[in-house]
Amino acid sequence: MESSLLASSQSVRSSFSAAAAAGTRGRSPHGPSRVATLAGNGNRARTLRAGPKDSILEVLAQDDMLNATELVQWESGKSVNDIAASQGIRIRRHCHPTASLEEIEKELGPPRNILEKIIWDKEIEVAQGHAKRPLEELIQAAEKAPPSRDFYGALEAAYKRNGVPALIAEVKKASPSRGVLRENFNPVEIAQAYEKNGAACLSILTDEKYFQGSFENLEKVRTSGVKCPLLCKEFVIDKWQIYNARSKGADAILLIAAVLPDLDIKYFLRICKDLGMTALIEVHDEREMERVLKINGVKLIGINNRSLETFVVDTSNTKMLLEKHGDSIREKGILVVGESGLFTPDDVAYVQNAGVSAVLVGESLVKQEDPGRAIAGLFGKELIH
Ligand SMILES: O=C(O)c1ccccc1NCC(=O)[C@H](O)[C@H](O)COP(=O)(O)O
Repeated sequence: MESSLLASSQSVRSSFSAAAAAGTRGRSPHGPSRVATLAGNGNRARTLRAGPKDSILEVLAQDDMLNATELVQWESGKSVNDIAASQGIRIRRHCHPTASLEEIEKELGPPRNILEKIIWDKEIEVAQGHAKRPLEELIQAAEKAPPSRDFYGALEAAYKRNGVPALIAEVKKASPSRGVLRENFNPVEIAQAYEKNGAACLSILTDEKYFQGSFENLEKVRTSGVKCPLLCKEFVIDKWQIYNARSKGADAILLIAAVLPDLDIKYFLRICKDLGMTALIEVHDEREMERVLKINGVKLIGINNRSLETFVVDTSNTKMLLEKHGDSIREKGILVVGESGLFTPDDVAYVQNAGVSAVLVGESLVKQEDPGRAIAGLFGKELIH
């Protein structure tokens, strides 16, 4: 299984794929962390470097995206969860995609928080996706998809045009923190209304279990005549999901630093670049921001005001992180998106003053009877498209 770059040894992948297809993958005699362990032997490293699609380390090294410490970690046999923990990541992987959640909990105990639970479910969901639609098929589909639209450029242009942060309007039916936000939910109508009222880009939730979203919604919006670039709002842990998103018309994808170790972010960024997609890298705290700012090629950072572990929303998070890192962000030409918990023109002005050039807004728009008209209410003025 290629649950991530770090978990993507050929042997793990092939044993997983075969078993996933048969639905009978046996458990490793070594337990979950060993299944995910980076085999610290030359065999695997050689295997990874052998094929054109798998020369991950070479590609990253060529692009100056890999440093010596990471190479040592990769070769040293540390488990995925150990590497993640060494970077301050609290979300663990179970790496048992065909096991039941009961079995997983026997090994790891209950998930520590909602985000970890989402990721554990996602590991299983992605494994099922691999079995239904192999990666090779998706790569071809992604290559044949109409070219992606310029998500970053659309934000930049809208910010200049309107003088207020560019809007990424979220097509969001429900969320773990708020439950169902809108009963009568028509994703295409909402997307069209957002576009008509000045949204620069749209964010389409595709997670079914926790957000009642779907890839069908993404495809429907893409084929409805909506021209705004689309963000696939997913919990990405595997490159399969990026190709899947592109094949269904996504122009950008969310990568969450609280979930992904540095090497995964680098690898996924590289895939996005190859596919012409923008990656929105989401951070929530100081440590994640520091990690992400060290990664070459990051153009778009989202600061989430909502802790995905506790659900606490605090817009001063954006201010605090930009006070500390604004200079280096500006030097690198990175555009910042303020995410979550924005309800009023004062909220928008607050994050704009803190230094954001775009905002990602779901609840406060989607809950209104007319989500399109709600945009002028949020900004205190009409937005020009
Ligand atoms: O929204 C949640 O409850 C949530 C829970 C766990 C993980 C992610 C979650 N939301 C994703 C988002 O970041 C928001 O959908 C997005 O920033 C818009 O936020 P809002 O305007 O507050 O709906």
